[in-house]
Amino acid sequence: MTRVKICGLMEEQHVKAASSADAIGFVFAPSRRRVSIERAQELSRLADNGVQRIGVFVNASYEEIDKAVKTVPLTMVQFHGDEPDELIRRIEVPVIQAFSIRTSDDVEKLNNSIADYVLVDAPGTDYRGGSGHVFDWSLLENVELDHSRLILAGGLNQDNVQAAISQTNPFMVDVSSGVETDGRKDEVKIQQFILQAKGDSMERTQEKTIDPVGFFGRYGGQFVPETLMKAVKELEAAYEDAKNDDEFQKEYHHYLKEYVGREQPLTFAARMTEAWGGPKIYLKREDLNHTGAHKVNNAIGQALLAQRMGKRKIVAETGAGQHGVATATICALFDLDCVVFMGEEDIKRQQLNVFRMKLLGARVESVTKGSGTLKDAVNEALRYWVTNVEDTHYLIGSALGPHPFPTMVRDFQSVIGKETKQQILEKEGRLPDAIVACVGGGSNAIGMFHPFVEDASVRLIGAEAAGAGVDTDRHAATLTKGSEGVLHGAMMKILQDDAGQVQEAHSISAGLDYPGIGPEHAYLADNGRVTYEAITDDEALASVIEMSRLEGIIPALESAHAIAEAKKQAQSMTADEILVICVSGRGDKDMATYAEKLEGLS
Ligand SMILES: O=C(O)c1ccccc1NCC(=O)[C@H](O)[C@H](O)COP(=O)(O)O
Repeated sequence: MTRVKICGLMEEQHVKAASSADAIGFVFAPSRRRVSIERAQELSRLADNGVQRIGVFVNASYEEIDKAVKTVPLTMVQFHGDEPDELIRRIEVPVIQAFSIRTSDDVEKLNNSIADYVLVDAPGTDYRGGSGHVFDWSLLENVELDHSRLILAGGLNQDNVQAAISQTNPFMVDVSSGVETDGRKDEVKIQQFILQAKGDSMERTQEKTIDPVGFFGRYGGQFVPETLMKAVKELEAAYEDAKNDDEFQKEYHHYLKEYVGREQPLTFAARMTEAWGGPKIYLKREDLNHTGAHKVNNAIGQALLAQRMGKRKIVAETGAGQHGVATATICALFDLDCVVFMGEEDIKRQQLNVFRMKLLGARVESVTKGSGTLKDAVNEALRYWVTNVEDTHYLIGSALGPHPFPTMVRDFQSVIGKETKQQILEKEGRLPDAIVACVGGGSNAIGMFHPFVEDASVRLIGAEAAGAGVDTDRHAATLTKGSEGVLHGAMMKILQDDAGQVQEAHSISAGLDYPGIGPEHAYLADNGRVTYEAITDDEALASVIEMSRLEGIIPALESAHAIAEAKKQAQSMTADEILVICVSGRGDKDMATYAEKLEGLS
């Protein structure tokens, strides 16, 4: 069925009237329909997730376009000016290039467009589009262009749209003037137009290449350049297939048991329980996994999937080095080529893990760009993937990135929460009252929380990194201080400045030092199912000492954030309550930091 775009929206009631359109357009170019980025953002919030948000530009700068893409956010952009191919290539979302059609020579030009879609329109009058004039559709009769890339515009209205569709068979029709009365959008005309275009159906058209997928509320999606779209789609299909395949699941669980050493205990922390004087404390011991953290649960799953897709080369990013070590380990086990990108700053902080990766046969690439931390490592890993996409799988380490990564990583990490649920029922005969896990990108936390999300009696608390304090500029408290934006292929909450530039994050813990948060966490924060609190570097360090001395378990710096938050939660809980802490990893990798920061410890 032909899709419908309603363009030039400026008012709330018109966005709502267009609710069954496939796409809505905001004009950022000189026009009587021009809106600001902020206004488009407000209006966009009223539309369903399935509706494409398209920004219309005429010769705007990359910075302006990028800001609109990230802020509104836009799922596509439409160019009506003389935008060069280099600009089209730089845009992270699909691009529509508009052409004015007067003669058959103009139609010829469509074939040279490198844009994802071409829009054919009558020449503009006052502005570069939206003139309300019809061009001669018969000029399109012999168009060579694949019609799945063709968008028809120019003087369409409820009376001529069916004829236009029959004659030109476009992928989408686009209207602006034809759904206006006296220069203002008209709700009745919008709805009549959609009905006519879709043959009396008010259904939105479901089609994979254009409908955003993998959204958690407003967050997630696939904001990737066209060069990666094929790989992302291939991965989506492969994961869909694998997750329902008993053989795949059997193999995955075989390695979790025989190689990682699962299941991991849910240890009753008797001395911490006594010292804190509140609820019974249980520790989920991801620190006991082979390689020292939860990361390996996901690395095994994705490495098996990569092999299923026939890919024998793996690229990964790492912050604290735990994901890099887990990936290098699994690549050694399965004889896969492995390259790991790691920020230069993190390389300094995590020397031991760097050596471990090398010993395991991985190539560690130092990333000197930006702050030399996790964000920059993800950037470089993504770049590497773009150029090696045919034979390489990007084994992302957290519940981040374009769909299906956040869902897939969550599923592979859900073993944490599933075991915990079973274990607490066996030990206590009931569910816990609260669960605390640390969040950077958020994979251990989402793996722990996911099986409990429907259990309303269980409070779920994420501990993010407050670094030097959330009121300083040195923190990684994305949910406390961040705002909506696109990073690393997904819409999420990120730390950014007023111009939409991603800010540097800071945490003493390399694994939490990330300016974004997985999309599912952003969603769970918005709907209030999970509460997120920020823990400072100093609070985390104090928890390292406390847990080491009370339980004989030296936690990773990341996990120490969860412990510090759990202690705060415990203050208002009673002895008949149960609190579970996810100890996501062990502290061996952090020994150099502990030795430096806790010098003089007595
Ligand atoms: O709508 C505008 O004012 C505008 C200004 C500058 C560039 C493009 C513009 N609009 C694009 C569109 O609304 C549509 O893509 C198309 O041109 C709609 O045309 P029409 O239905 O003839 O108004």
